Amino acid sequence: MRRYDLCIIGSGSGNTIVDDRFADWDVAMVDKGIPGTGAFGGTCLNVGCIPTKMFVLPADHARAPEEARRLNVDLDFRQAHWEAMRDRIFGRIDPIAAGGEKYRAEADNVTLYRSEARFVGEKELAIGDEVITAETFVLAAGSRATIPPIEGLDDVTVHTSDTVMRLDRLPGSIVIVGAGYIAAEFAHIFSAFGTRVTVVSRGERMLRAEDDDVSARFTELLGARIDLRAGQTAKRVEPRAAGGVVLTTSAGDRIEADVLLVATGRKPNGDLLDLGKTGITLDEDGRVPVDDQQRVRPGFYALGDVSSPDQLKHVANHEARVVQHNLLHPDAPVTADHRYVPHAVFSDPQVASVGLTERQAREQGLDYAAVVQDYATVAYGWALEDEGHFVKLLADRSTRRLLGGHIIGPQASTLLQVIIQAMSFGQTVPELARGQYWIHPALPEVIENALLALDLS
Ligand SMILES: Cc1cc2nc3c(=O)[nH]c(=O)nc-3n(C[C@H](O)[C@H](O)[C@H](O)COP(=O)(O)OP(=O)(O)OC[C@H]3O[C@@H](n4cnc5c(N)ncnc54)[C@H](O)[C@@H]3O)c2cc1C
Ligand SMILES: NC(=O)c1ccc[n+]([C@@H]2O[C@H](COP(=O)([O-])OP(=O)(O)OC[C@H]3O[C@@H](n4cnc5c(N)ncnc54)[C@H](O)[C@@H]3O)[C@@H](O)[C@H]2O)c1
Repeated sequence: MRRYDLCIIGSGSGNTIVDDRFADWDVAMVDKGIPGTGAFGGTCLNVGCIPTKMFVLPADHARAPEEARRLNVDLDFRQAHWEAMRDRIFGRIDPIAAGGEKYRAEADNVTLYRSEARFVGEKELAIGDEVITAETFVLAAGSRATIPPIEGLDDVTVHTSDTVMRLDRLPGSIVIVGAGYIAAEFAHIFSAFGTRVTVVSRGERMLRAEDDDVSARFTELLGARIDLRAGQTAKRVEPRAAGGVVLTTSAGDRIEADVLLVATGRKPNGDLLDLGKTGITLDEDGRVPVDDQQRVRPGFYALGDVSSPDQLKHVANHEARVVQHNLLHPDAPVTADHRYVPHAVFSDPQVASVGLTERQAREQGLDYAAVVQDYATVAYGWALEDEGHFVKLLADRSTRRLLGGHIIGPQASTLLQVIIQAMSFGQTVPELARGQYWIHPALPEVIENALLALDLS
């Protein structure tokens, strides 16, 4: 049995660990590839963050005429050239994935395995016909799209985010099941390009995990551009005679569409690794449990979607850096910092958030101040002729520090960084508001005004 110093399962964030400092480590890297394409490099690069945002940007442009009209400029949206866009995006991404694979395959100290792996003993990993062992394993096996048991699914073509970006042509209509991140982003992309979009949301609001004010406003604004069937679930699907699907909801609505996209969450892949053989038990949510140093048990680390409640690339990257350090410096380990994990939803409107929602602050019994500051109250908001977008801040009255920040509107993901930074470095609200200049008349003034409006007395 071949013995390695280190075996990494998963070439997404796991692939960032091995650098020059591991030159004298004998490393096995295992990745079965992305479903469908077999691509190397994990979710974010191939079917996640990166291609989705490369579709979101042209979708934002496609909506420009609507924005410009309010500013007395006439623009026309003529067409989104889907095939050209798709080929441009994957024409850029696919070679990066292939290049990453070649780099690893050619490295002297790395052996690359391109099949599914599962444990057959405490430190024995079966990869195809071979069984290997390693001093240390890093579990970075990510997550996969879940598909709920909807009647008739076997009779129709079901797309997930893994496949929908490679459609042959822009569909005339799409029905999306789910109302979270992926539904929000693809509803924007397809509706901006002219596809008729129906979203079937089991809750009354989309993005229900957001602060209630944000989720309500998001539902109102995106809901005006799409056909939102709220408070319903997908009950049955059947093939439509002309191609595509007919979806029947729990309320009895029949929705016809060319394409069915299921976006109902992602499940960590730990259950496919036979971890019981290693003595590791998954937690009740199916995640590999880790301590604050990303250790699972002696000889095992885990990172990213396979173990983290936050299925986000910046979290997986951070955890990979922690694992990398702790592999190299076992006598001086560092811990992961999960205090203020931000996220953004790249839809239209864009949403970005960090820290507690107001509901969480209330439930925790905190003495907090909250403020909602409209973009329309600052000069840049006037230039935008903005309606409906806002910054919401929550601060603790006793510490005078921010508890949470929630932004819905243009540049939300960029604006939020000021809040993330203040929370991470423990700045108080007065320090953040008056300890620096705010460029006039730029959009961050909406954050400055929100900070000044917080009643901390
Ligand atoms: C559509 C979409 C959009 C997203 N957009 C964003 C975004 O904008 N911002 C953001 O922060 N996050 C985003 N995410 C989430 C982000 O992509 C993930 O959190 C991140 O990629 C997880 O990285 P990872 O290294 O944990 O897993 P992955 O990158 O998924 O890597 C895991 C790898 O392990 C391999 N593997 C799994 N099991 C086995 C096995 N048994 N044997 C061999 N190989 C195996 C898989 O093939 C895969 O390549 C998005 C996700 C999706 C689906
Ligand atoms: N911008 C980003 O950072 C970004 C973008 C896309 C995806 N992601 C990551 O990928 C993960 C998966 O995205 P997602 O949108 O699939 O998940 P999600 O958890 O954001 O949303 C899932 C949606 O499906 C619904 N749902 C779940 N089970 C259902 C069922 N049985 N029937 C009907 N509806 C059901 C939920 O109510 C929710 O609306 C996200 O949680 C996120 O971590 C991140």
